[in-house]
Amino acid sequence: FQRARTCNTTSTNLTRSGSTSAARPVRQRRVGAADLAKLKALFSHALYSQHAPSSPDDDTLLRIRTQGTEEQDGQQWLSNSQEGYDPIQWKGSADTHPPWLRFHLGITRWQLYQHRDINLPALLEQLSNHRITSAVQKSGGTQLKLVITFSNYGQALFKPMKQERYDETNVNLYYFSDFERHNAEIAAFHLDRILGFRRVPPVVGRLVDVIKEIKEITTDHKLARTFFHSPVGNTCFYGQCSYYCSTEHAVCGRPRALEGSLAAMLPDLSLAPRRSWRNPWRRSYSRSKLALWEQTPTYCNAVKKTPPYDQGTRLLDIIDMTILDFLQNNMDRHHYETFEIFGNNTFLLHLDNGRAFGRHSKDEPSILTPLVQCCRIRRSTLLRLQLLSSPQYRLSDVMRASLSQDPLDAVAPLLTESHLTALDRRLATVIQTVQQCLLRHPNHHDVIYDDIPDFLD
Ligand SMILES: Nc1ncnc2c1ncn2[C@@H]1O[C@H](COP(=O)(O)OP(=O)(O)OP(=O)(O)O)[C@@H](O)[C@H]1O
Ligand SMILES: [Mn+2]
Repeated sequence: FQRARTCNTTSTNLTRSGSTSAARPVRQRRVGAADLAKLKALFSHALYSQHAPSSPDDDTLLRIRTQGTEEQDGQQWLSNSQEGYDPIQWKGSADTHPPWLRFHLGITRWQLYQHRDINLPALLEQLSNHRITSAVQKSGGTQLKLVITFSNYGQALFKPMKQERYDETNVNLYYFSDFERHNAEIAAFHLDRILGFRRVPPVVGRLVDVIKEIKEITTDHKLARTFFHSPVGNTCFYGQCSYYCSTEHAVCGRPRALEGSLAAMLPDLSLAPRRSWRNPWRRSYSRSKLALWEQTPTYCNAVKKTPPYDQGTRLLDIIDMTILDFLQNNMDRHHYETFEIFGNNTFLLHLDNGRAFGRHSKDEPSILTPLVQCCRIRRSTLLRLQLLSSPQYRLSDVMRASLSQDPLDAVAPLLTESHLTALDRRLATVIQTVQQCLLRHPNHHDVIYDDIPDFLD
């Protein structure tokens, strides 16, 4: 254990913001070669390359139109160089495409990106370093966030840092009043990938220059009007939104460098419409009311009879999402989204993880309710959880290793050791819950859905 954390090797040109000088209440362990080796071994495990039979064409979200001549094809992707944007010359072949476009074209019925996707490092690199040409507020939603556009026409959803990494959510605050955390968005992407889901859009942390990369280039006048200098000379802004958009809740650079998360933008809704679904285990979002599921132990029986949960793998996907949320202590999963084109047989997007990782000292058993009530889980998920609970691949160690690859982790660890320890503790609870299910159900097939019958453990 070591008090001061040395910089990891990252390819980014970060300037230190000074935000690290705040006292750290917990000792941080530096990522070691052993952790990185564990992560490498984990991703080499056969359980990560088990996938559905190779995707036929109708299983990709988007396709480049192939009718027309080669020439027309090329013209489709040409643009006159607009101010601030790179001139483009994209053709049908993928190697002429920027990383964000390859990401969009790679989305399939069951996942956002492939295991060992060769485009992923390039996409993350773009999000961390590419020149920003525009930043405007994202309308809708409750808290301040920006849509950032890069000079190659890629886009990202930016969530600014609102509180120190080491702050725990105030115990008197309801989950629906909690601030969103940029580091939670980043950690959720890593956790989701480590769990083998690949349903969180890729996210990186980045230090954004609030003057050069937001104020001076924004075309959003409402946003621009909210910039001001704080008493100590930091540049701050608060934007317009339904909560926390006021001088008291401004986000501030130090003096102009602001930490935030950048999530790769999904394809535009006009190309790939999405459907939003109400989570059957949604909380009441009221201080006094309990939801029906909290008072009805047999609630899952009713859900199982209700479309779309009565068919296919939708319920199993809810359970996967439940496990992700219990591990990261996210109580704010009121809705989830799917891509409309895939109908009911498709994965659930794990968007909006900003209220995860608010507390490390406490677990929230009610988040696991769908698993407890339904006693159902994919075999591939369970086997990966068991893998992650063994010392050889310990979840906290592989998370530490994975997070160390993010540029912001060099500024300060994205998750504290307490949060990493909480992950191991919660993982043990998930596995115990499944074991209790198995005790209650003499036929294991009632609990474990074998999605990988050819895999022998
Ligand atoms: N990576 C993404 N690409 C495109 N759209 C996204 C992405 N992430 C989130 N969104 C969309 O933006 C909307 C708002 O995002 P998010 O839920 O993270 O913010 P929020 O302020 O917490 O919103 P709410 O208060 O409604 O939960 C989401 O409903 C989702 O449809
Ligand atoms: Mn939200």
